[in-house]
Amino acid sequence: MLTLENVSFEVPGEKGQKEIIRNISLKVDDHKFVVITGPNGGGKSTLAKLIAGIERPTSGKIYFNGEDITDKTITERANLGISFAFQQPVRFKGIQVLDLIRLAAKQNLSPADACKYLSEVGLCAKDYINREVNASLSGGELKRIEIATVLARGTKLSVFDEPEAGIDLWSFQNLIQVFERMRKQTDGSILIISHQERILDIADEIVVIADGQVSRHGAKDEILPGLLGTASAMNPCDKYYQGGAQA
Ligand SMILES: Nc1ncnc2c1ncn2[C@@H]1O[C@H](COP(=O)(O)OP(=O)(O)OP(=O)(O)O)[C@@H](O)[C@H]1O
Repeated sequence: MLTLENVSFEVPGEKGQKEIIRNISLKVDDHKFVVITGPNGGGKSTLAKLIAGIERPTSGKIYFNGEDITDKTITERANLGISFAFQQPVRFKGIQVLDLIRLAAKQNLSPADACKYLSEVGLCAKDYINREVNASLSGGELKRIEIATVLARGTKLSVFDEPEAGIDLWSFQNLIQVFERMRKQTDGSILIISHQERILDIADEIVVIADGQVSRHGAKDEILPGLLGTASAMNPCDKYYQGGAQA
């Protein structure tokens, strides 16, 4: 179980400190598929980075299975079973896709076994297994390879930041199926940041983050209907047209 207790995160701003995450308390139970959503700039990616250890909270505590991980490094958290897939995946010049999957799985997988993870994310494995993880890969290909490495790691908590970003419409259905399979097979929990209704629709729980705070958290059936057509889904310019002063 992941527990955040009164977590805040500030960065230096033009007018003093700017609070990006404001006193967030949150529990993610084992075996849960939780989707974090909310308006752009609300603090979702920052929250994911705090969980993965890429950023450290200014105040508050983070616990993983009862252990205080607030001061632990990314590697220490990874060794405890937390994995993170970036919104914009990192490229590794000089490393082949096969090496990356073996590193993630922490075993010398045969190419055939490594290929299974690529096939899971809808890539024709033989075309990619020996490719270098460099700038020659498209954004969508890189994203799918990164998701394949998270599958290969088989961790207790898998955090995905907007996995749908850059994935084409045809592969999106496949991605949903990947997450549905992960949900059935994993012993751990899955935390996904997403704006996609179809990903929200397969969640057990939805957390809405706006203005650095949890504005709503509950079961999918309770939260999702109220999300569609809310202020965050409206045209941000609508406020200028209130009172009939339309341009
Ligand atoms: N290191 C930083 N320095 C200054 N501002 C930052 C920093 N990191 C994030 N921010 C700001 O904090 C806010 C939250 O950013 P974050 O990326 O967490 O939002 P988000 O909810 O993931 O947005 P999106 O849905 O657009 O991906 C934004 O206004 C962003 O510009």
